[in-house]
Amino acid sequence: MMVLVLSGFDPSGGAGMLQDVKILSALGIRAHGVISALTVQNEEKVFSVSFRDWEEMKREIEVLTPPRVIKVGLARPEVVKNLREMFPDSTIVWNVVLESSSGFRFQDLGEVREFTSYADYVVLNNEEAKRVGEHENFIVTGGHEKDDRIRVRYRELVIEISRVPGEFHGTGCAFSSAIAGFLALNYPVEEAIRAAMELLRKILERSSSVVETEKLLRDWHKYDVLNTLDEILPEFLEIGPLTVPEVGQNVSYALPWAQSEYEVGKFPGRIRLKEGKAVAVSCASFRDRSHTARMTITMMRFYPYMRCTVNVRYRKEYVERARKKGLKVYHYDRSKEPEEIREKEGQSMVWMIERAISELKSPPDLIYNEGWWGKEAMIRVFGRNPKEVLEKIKLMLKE
Ligand SMILES: Cc1ncc(COP(=O)(O)OP(=O)(O)O)c(N)n1
Ligand SMILES: Cc1ncsc1CCOP(=O)(O)O
Repeated sequence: MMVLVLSGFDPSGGAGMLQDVKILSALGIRAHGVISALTVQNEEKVFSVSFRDWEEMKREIEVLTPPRVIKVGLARPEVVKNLREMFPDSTIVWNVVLESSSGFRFQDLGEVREFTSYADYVVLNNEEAKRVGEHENFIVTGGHEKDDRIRVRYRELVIEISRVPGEFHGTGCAFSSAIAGFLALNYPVEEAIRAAMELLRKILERSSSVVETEKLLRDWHKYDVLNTLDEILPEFLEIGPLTVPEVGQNVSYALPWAQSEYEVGKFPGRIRLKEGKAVAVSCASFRDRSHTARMTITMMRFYPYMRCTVNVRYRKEYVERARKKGLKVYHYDRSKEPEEIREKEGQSMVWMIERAISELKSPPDLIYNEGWWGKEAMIRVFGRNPKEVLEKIKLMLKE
């Protein structure tokens, strides 16, 4: 699936090509991109624009796969006519940008008016539509400034959704690219508009002053973490009778940017032994506090790629095999723990990991201790991901 994008380059990434590519990527669509203008701008203000010559752009377009759908952003209006002549059967979505949201005049009204009929759909706001003069291929966006509704109309279709409060640089670019994307997914135009509005709402709910589409893509990692945990759980259950300690076991796997235990996937209720079999009380989730999640967060403060921690019951032979097989083992001697650390709930493990790292000068594969008053002896295994940790545990189990 591909959409050819001709749009300006906004170095701030809020509008133009960088935004177009993010939106299409969020729909799993590849963008072929030809820059049609260079701008000097930031999130707040546009300082200058210089449009590229058509002949230069044409040479770049000619060597690309002919597109079914084309999205045009900030470009000389005759570019739309030139594209129509090159690709008479392609669907062209043109996001007219007369002025930037910061008031910079991008395009000449008369020129825009002369070329709107060459596009299948022209996306512009209420104000621009009035100035250019309504046309049946217009998709007109606009809000009821007095209330909290956003209204989009196309011919007889009028769709209203609740407005996400705030002003966001790049909304028009993002919305028109989303329409182009859904058209490329064979949505009829009315459905493409509806779906684009819904997608924009989800993005704006995560955004501050710029359309932060990249935050939407972060959500994929949440799915990936939980899916990875749920998929590998049966392998941990299989070896559970040899590894699950009295207190229960957890497999904690953090999001790449995690700084809180709630950004770490784990099994609330833990993995426990029941009649000799290991069972998980729940499927993976980010909810609940977790010792292993806090250990993971601590480890990531020093080694951000070490995103997984699993606790295993202590057996002397496990530690000996780990050492023999070249794993980096650290012995945590609880008797050396300062009183003030021991008294604070949850601080021991942080202190333990910090000690291990300061002595080993590299990430430990496992840290063990033989137990303390009311504390079960335990092995904690660390790694990049659950698969890697599972392999380290299997090394400890095997003669
Ligand atoms: C390169 C480029 N293209 C388009 C714009 C317009 O962005 P903005 O001013 O935020 O308007 P909407 O995209 O929100 O309609 C730009 N500034 N730069
Ligand atoms: C209690 C405890 N202490 C160190 S690991 C462990 C078991 C797993 O704990 P959690 O489920 O809180 O990560």
